[in-house]
Amino acid sequence: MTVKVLLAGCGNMGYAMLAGWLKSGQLRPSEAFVVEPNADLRARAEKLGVATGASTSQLPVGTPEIVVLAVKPQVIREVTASYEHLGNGKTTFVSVAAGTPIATFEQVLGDKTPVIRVMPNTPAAIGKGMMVVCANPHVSARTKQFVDDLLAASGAVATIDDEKLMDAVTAVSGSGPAYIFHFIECLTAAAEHAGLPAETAKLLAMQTVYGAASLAFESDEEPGLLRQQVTSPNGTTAAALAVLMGDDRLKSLVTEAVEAARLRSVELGK
Ligand SMILES: NC(=O)C1=CN([C@@H]2O[C@H](COP(=O)(O)OP(=O)(O)OC[C@H]3O[C@@H](n4cnc5c(N)ncnc54)[C@H](O)[C@@H]3O)[C@@H](O)[C@H]2O)C=CC1
Ligand SMILES: O=C(O)[C@@H]1CCC=N1
Repeated sequence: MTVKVLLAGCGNMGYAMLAGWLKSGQLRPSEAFVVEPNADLRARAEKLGVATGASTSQLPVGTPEIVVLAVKPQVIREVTASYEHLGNGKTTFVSVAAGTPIATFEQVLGDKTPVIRVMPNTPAAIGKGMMVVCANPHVSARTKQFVDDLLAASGAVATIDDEKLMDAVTAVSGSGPAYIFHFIECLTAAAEHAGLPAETAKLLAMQTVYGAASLAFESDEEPGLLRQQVTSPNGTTAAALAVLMGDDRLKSLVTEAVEAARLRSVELGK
């Protein structure tokens, strides 16, 4: 049977998306094929019921509906070239590589090739990802819908028309989970410093981030108002926020971090 989705690269991001698609039932294991040179990672994909191959010399017969490229930006050009035979045809190429512009895929595969650039993030593995999509004009409405539906199984989907903004997207939602994980690490360390046992410290930090993010989503109020609702005049939160918000300290730091990620994304695209 011709596979619908050929996934090239089943590392952190490729596996997170594949796991999300299969878990949701949006894709059946028999409809997917994984190309991954690392034997341990192939075995991990096979545990999901998906057939795998170590290289393009082991591709299944037929033309896949989409090829998802989930390899590092440093090798994406060379990996894409190994799928050149599928360029300028019915296969749509979906790249999740940071920085790499749609024009690179058009250069390597042919300028009539349907290409979709997606910036996902790892919470896709549990259906809570942020998936941002930017397509070239050769993608048919039917395939765009198929890819949007597939991505919706991994989380929220947003479309961006101006491709230049994908570097900013990468810096915010692509890399963003790492910022939040680091915040959890910092809050856990601070809790331990304040005397709490390690396990309790971690639970309090994780549940607080989870609860606050969930409330921000479910409430009609703006995050700024939700913050004010925690902050009693001259109370404990006000004391902490004076440290975080004084001189816009945290805001400046986050802005600087996001800008560093954005510039790195621009650089990776060169
Ligand atoms: N990790 C993340 O949170 C996110 C990653 N991305 C993008 O996803 C892409 C992959 O990143 P990660 O999954 O983190 O890296 P990774 O290193 O975990 O995965 C890349 C995989 O590609 C495989 N590979 C290398 N050559 C190959 C080939 N010729 N054919 C098939 N597979 C091959 C490697 O063995 C590896 O398992 C990158 O371009 C990155 O910019 C995008 C958004 C978030
Ligand atoms: O760190 C990176 O380059 C990739 C892209 C976004 C998240 N991880």
